[in-house]
Amino acid sequence: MKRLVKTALTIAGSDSGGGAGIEADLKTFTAFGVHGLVAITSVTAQNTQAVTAIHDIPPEVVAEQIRAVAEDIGVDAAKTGMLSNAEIIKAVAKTVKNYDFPLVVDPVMIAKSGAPLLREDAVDALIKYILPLATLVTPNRFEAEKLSGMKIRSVEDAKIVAKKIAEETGAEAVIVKGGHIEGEEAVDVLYHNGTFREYRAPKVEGCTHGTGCSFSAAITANLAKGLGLEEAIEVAKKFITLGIAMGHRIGHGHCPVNQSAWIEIPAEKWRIYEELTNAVREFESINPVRLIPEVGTNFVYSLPLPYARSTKDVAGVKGRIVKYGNSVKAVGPVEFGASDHLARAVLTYMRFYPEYRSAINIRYSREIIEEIIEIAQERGFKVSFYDRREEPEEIKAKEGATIPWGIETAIKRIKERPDIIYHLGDVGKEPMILVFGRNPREVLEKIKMLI
Ligand SMILES: Nc1ncnc2c1ncn2[C@@H]1O[C@H](COP(=O)(O)OP(=O)(O)OP(=O)(O)O)[C@@H](O)[C@H]1O
Ligand SMILES: Cc1ncc(CO)c(N)n1
Repeated sequence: MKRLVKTALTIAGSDSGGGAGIEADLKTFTAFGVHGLVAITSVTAQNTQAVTAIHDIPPEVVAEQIRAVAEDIGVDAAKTGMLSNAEIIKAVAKTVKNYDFPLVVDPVMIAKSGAPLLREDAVDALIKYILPLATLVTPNRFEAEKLSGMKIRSVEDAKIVAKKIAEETGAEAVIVKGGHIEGEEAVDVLYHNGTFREYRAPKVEGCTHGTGCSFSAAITANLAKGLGLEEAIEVAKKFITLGIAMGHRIGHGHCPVNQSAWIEIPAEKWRIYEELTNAVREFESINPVRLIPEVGTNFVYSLPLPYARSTKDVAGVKGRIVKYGNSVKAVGPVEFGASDHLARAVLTYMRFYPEYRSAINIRYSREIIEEIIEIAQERGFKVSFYDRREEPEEIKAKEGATIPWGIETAIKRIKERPDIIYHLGDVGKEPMILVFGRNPREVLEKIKMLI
């Protein structure tokens, strides 16, 4: 039967910290829906700070891993990472020559922490045996300098070096990565078919352990899926920029790239859209006319952290939910970025209680809040408030600072997690009640108690 899923093979070392090497490659393959295969060259004891032990696998065992998967499963594209020593390099070269899959070579030499991952005497073997087989070589600045014997200080230098490496080694294409080249942007320079192409992205603050591995794995996965080389690099560039920005803050050294952001964000967005859309429909159907304030109600649901960074990451109802005769109607559909005030309230709340990602605002009146306080006492809800008249002048003067200040003030006031926060309004500001929950369903349950 024809295989439906594409496969990608990584020939690389293991990073026990899960940030680079085989582990980064497998996570990247998964992010692109490609089945990952492995040939482990070396086991490293490694974390975000250092490499503390290296145990190389016998070259014949490395070769046999490649053979085993290529013969039975089939390989659509492969990459190499840490090859560690000259014997492994020769065994890998000899074995991959038997197959015709595209080969991406990440000429790994030194870890982010500074530890050597390729013996000094193996650089020549890499140039002699592996680079001629490469569809693409992906050196960073230092690796490119080592492979070419030239210094790189600018994008122009990177071009000269990329061309030189391709011409001297017989590699089909070379991309010199710009992560370590000075500048506002991370510019990677590709030399392919006699021409140059630049791939640019803003340099982002984030996590950079495993960038090279994940980038070359992303190119490999997309080659396996049948994309052309330049297209595959384009996708990989977007993937790595997001992965760095969304990196998981773990360990005490260089934190690792987050490969799952690429699929997790779109998947979560879809779940949020569906759940919130259903909850809004149910809210309309219970027809809580008396709970709709003059300015309308919004109902929001945020992406989880670390992905929730601005109001664009929070879904809400476009145009809000309003009174329409004797019924309650959502004006527009659920959209990300559709709420400003309530979205900022939830983002602030999540700084204290990250799992509480949903909220709704309802009308404030003496009767409603008294009912709420009574129900809260029966059911064990907590209610808190803030008073806009207590807002410090410097907060008032700062655009968009009132809501974060208010939510923080209300949370700190009761020293427990408030399910409900209200404020009494101010000149030109309608008083309001905000109900929070982990998800829209929980928020709705609280609303239903008021009906
Ligand atoms: N701070 C950053 N912001 C955006 N892109 C970056 C940043 N740092 C690196 N990149 C990009 O990440 C990719 C990998 O490049 P980099 O030069 O970091 O590889 P590397 O040094 O081989 O990584 P490592 O050895 O840690 O695995 C390239 O596309 C590069 O432009
Ligand atoms: C195993 C391994 N491969 C590659 C790198 C490159 O960063 C690393 N740190 N560890």
